[in-house]
Amino acid sequence: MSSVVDCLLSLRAYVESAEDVISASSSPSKSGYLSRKRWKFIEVDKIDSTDVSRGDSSQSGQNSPAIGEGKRRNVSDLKFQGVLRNSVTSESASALLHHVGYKFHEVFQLKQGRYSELSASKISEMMKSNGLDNAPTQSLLSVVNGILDESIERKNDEIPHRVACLLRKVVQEIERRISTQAEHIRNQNNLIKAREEKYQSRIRALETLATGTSEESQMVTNQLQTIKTEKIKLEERKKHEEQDRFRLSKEKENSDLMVTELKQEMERKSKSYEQHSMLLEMKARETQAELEERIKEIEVLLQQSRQRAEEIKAVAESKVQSWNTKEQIYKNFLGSQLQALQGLRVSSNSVRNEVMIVQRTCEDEFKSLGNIRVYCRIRPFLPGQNKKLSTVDYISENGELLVVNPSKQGKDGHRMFKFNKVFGPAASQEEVFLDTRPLIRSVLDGYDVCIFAYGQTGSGKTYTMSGPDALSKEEWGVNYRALDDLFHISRNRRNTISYDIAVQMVEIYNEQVRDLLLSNGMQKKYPLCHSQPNGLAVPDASIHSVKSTADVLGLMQLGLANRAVGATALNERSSRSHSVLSVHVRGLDMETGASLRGTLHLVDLAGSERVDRSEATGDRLREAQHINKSLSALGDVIFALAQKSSHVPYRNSKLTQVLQTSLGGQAKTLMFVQINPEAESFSETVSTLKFAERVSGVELGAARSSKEGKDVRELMEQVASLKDMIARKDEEIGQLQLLKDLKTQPLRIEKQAMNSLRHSSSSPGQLSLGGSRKLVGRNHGGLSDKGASDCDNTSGDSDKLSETGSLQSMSDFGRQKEAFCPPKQAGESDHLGSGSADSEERVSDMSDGALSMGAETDGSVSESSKPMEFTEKM
Ligand SMILES: Nc1ncnc2c1ncn2[C@@H]1O[C@H](COP(=O)(O)OP(=O)(O)OP(=O)(O)O)[C@@H](O)[C@H]1O
Repeated sequence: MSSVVDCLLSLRAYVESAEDVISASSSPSKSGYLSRKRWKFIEVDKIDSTDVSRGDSSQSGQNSPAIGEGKRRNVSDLKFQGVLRNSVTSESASALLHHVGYKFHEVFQLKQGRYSELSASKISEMMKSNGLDNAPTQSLLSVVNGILDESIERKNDEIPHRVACLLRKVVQEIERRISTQAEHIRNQNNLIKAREEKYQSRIRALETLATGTSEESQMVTNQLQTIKTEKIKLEERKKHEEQDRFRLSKEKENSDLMVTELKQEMERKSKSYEQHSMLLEMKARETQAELEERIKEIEVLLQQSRQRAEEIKAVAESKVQSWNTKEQIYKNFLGSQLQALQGLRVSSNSVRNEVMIVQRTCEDEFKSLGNIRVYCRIRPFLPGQNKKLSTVDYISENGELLVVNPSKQGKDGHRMFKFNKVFGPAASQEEVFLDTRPLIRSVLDGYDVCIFAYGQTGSGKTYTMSGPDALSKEEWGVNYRALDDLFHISRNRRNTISYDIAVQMVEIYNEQVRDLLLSNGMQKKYPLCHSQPNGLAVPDASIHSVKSTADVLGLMQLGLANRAVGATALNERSSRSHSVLSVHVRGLDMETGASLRGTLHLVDLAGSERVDRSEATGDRLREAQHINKSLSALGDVIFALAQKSSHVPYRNSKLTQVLQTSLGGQAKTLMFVQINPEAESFSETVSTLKFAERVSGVELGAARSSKEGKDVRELMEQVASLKDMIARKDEEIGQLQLLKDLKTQPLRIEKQAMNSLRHSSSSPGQLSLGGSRKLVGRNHGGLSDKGASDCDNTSGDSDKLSETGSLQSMSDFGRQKEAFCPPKQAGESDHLGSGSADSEERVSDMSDGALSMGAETDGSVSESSKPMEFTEKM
């Protein structure tokens, strides 16, 4: 029996190990666990067998049988539970359980009784109808265990045959299942191996891939680092934002608090406002009621007022009527008063105009008093001249000029002069013109202006008046610039005044006047023994209307060409003749219709050199005598004008006759005194400056002029006393003529007169001219224009006439001349002084540059060519 039990136990162990293998194959990870279980199972089996053997021995008295039996049962429970547990966890056991039929279960699961007590029929029932096939393995094992337990319990009792058959059958089924499971496990194992290889290859591929991607992973790491940094930043920002949010939430809380407070405040206020407005409404209602009452009262009052207004209106209308009547009366009165006022205004305006006219006249007269200006200009040294020996020592801004005699040392060698202006050698043409321009412009306002250049030959007269080159605007002299300026101003004034400008150009050579603007080159001569109407100095000379500076330049070229023709024929005649450019301006004021007329004479005088120094003879001497005569006559006229002399001796030269209208009381005169700085010309320079000083001395109003005025008065007194004397002498002559002693007595009387004149003159050189000249003329028996001029001097009427310059006066003058003077001798010229021995003598009497009121004449050229006595020696 024990062998059967052992056999059954080993079978059970086999079955359980098979179960474990099945479970392990289905779940490899549990193999360890299963092997442990198997080991336990085996241990239990060992114990069981030990216990069994002990049980056997206990029978021999070591252990009680009860204890041994209980223990075995527990062990078999344990073994059964372990098998059951394993079979439950295994996949195959689950599958078997799934197909278990309840019928078999009921059959095999004995609730009571033993297997050995099962009937044969029951066992056969259990064995047929595929009960074993469908029974779960657990149930089969339970059957096996049950049978084994029973057999153990019963020990030496034999297992019935039928149970053994059942047991065999069960074991067969278990074997079959185990083989099926083993097959299945092998398949699974192969599959698992194939999968393992596949996974191994995948692991290797992944390892290769992992090695290759290390660089990329570095980059990714870097990026990760960057992202981390950014993340940190973002976290910080988030933190800040959190803080901000927190702060804002705090602020919001505060604001909410404030809003709440404000709302509360507003509610309080609105409540108080409502109360206040209710009060006001109540008051308003009360006031309205009061006002309504008052309105009613006022309406009543208004009604009453209207009634009163009606009454007042009626009264006022009656009053207005009476006021209108009065207003009309006042208006009439006012109108008459306004008319009277208008009349007063008109008369006041006329009085004012008269006052203004008188004022203007006074101003003009005042201006005309100081109208002679003298500008001195010093010529620079010419190339090749010795610049060290200059006679000009000092020039001041206010017109002072200090000249020095290079051959005399000390104080005596110096002489100071004063003029309106002194231009040094460096002065430009423009500067000279700018100081002259105001005077020139006054021609357009109806003034007569005369500008002449005086000085010895080569001192720069032509340079100042015309300039060295007409084509160079820079070097234009006064005449071109003057005309240019006149055109400029006339253009500017063209809307108010219409100007006509015309020019004449004549030359005076040897006391003959020639027209320089005749285009046919004819050298026409003009007599001047008639008046100059319309301001024309030489009415017969051609007059050319000019519209522009270009016209003037063309005419001047013609004039210079004509003059050059004369110069070629007459040897440097240009220096020996006076050239006179006359600009006639007529203006018409387009608004008032008033007209004006002005004349500008631009005179380039001949050189005033001394005849004795030049040692001239023949024609040159004659030229010099004429020049000196005309210059002397110019000085006489200027001086007479300055003295307001009753007689102005215009007729003493052609030059003064030509300039007569421009040298009159209304004219403005400017003299350029040209100085040559050379040491050799010192005496001429001094003579020239003295002449200029005398001329400039006639200015009134200047500091110097009071002194000069005194001189003039003295001279006037002398002239008056001489006139008286002459008158007395004339009476004596008349008486003597009656006594028929005509040839000897007058000479004696004349000499007496001259002697007395010399003695009576306080200043040498300030001599009378009238009487003596007349006597000389008569003495020589020749009738000349000079004689006629002298005749003028004896007649107050003719003086006036000569100054007015009218045609009528000139014809009267002619009649008077015929009446007072003997008729002309045959062959005598109409031209003043031309060819006259008297004139020549008188010319020779004149010193260069000397301003003479007359001259002693003794007929000697050599004597008379000496400087005048008033030319003080230096
Ligand atoms: N301010 C000056 N600057 C430069 N050169 C001058 C100046 N003044 C005169 N001259 C020159 O001196 C020379 C003589 O001048 P200009 O002919 O003008 O003298 P003038 O007094 O007119 O002589 P004349 O009496 O013989 O006609 C000329 O060559 C002239 O160019």
